[in-house]
Amino acid sequence: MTSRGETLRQLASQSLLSHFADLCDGTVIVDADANVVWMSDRYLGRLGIDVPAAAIGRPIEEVIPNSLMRQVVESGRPIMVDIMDFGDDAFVVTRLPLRDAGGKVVGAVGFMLYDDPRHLTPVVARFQRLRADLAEAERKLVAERRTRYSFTSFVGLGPACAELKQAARRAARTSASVLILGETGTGKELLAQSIHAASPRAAGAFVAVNIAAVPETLLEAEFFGVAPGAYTGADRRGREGKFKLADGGTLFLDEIGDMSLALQAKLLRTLQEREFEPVGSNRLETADVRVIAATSRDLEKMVAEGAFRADLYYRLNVIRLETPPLRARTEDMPLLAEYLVEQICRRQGIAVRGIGADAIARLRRHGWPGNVRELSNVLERALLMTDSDLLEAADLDRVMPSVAVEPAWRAAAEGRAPAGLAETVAQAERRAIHAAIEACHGNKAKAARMLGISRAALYEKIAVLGL
Ligand SMILES: Nc1ncnc2c1ncn2[C@@H]1O[C@H](COP(=O)(O)OP(=O)(O)OP(=O)(O)O)[C@@H](O)[C@H]1O
Repeated sequence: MTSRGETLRQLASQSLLSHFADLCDGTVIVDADANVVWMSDRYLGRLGIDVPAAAIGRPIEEVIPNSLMRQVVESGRPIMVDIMDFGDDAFVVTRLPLRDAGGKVVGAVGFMLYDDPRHLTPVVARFQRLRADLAEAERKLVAERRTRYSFTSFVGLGPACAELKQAARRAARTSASVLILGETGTGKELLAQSIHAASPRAAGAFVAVNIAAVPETLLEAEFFGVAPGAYTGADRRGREGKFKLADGGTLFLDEIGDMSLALQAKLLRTLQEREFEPVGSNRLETADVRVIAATSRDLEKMVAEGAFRADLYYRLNVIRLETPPLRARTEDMPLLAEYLVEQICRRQGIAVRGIGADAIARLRRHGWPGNVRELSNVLERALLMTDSDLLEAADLDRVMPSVAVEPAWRAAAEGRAPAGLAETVAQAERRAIHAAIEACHGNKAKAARMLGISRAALYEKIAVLGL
């Protein structure tokens, strides 16, 4: 640059501050510690400060609570345009770092461009619309996280259910950890929601994590959240984990038996210390969370085999509840079937039907490996296939899985050879696998467990049987 050019550049930078300060509704300068060193009279007046000395030397946040000047000083990066709330007002501001000749950040200057964001009407309108949308989405999320269930939604009057509900009510009065054991579809999550809804934490969130449904590599982030900048791309801003979301409420850990030993150690530490570290952060965060864990696995056996940490098991097993399988409480069948039929009809928008005595008897005879979920699926399919006012046994027969084998006389009557043993077994396997997958809503890990085979064996059978 020529010497004349350099002179002009210096002149420009010297006069820029005063020009800008004249144009703006206020100017503030802070030092490298984000303490106020100077503030224009207009800014002081806008903030309602009569004595300038009252602001000088104080941390910027004590003078302007929502200021981000400290962030600018610490990061060395400007914030070109921002809307800053101040009481009932909102200011349009810009913040720039100040560097010495060596490029070191020595402070920052902030300009209040306008003391009324109406000057930015088009931008602000859009911003406010987005903010309103966000507030609405957050409100819906909180409403959704509140449970919709109470103990009355857990249907059952027989002794097994009555005892369970009484124990669950007692559990609701405390903040102790609860472990719910029971087969798939027996209402473990429903019970957990009811406990939350009857507990002193009912106003807080009920946050559920299905450990079997989240890939192992993502679980830590799902639990503890991600610090801003830990990842590139969509997650750059960071994300809150379920522990933080459940702060003041209840965290439901479904399928706890599917958690890896490494994550079990982290979970135990969090439960003991009530502190956790988001992924990519070295700052500890706290959350006040009540944990309810559930599993359909034999946790005690897993502890004995070294697949589940004993210390975590004892920590979770403070109050233990067991949801009985449906086949062990057939006395509840009439009440439960009627309740589910009514619920399904309302959801499907069809007139509420009755259920006949022969249909109830048919339901009582079935083994229900998928428990109440399977019962609900069977009733829903039967209801959708009939128009009559009363659900009969024949309506159920049409949709209930049975492992009936084709009688040899039928094949003979049709001039075919009866199916061989291999085909007969394959047919039975096909039906059983189909029923299990359906009862588990397509969750193959769960279906494999219900069938008593490994997940790998289930995939192999699906391929071999052409399902
Ligand atoms: N006692 C009950 N009364 C009314 N509905 C029930 C009852 N038990 C279960 N259900 C219903 O059955 C379905 C499955 O229940 P839920 O998800 O709570 O079972 P779960 O034991 O947590 O299953 P999984 O182990 O597969 O996660 C839900 O629709 C639930 O509302």
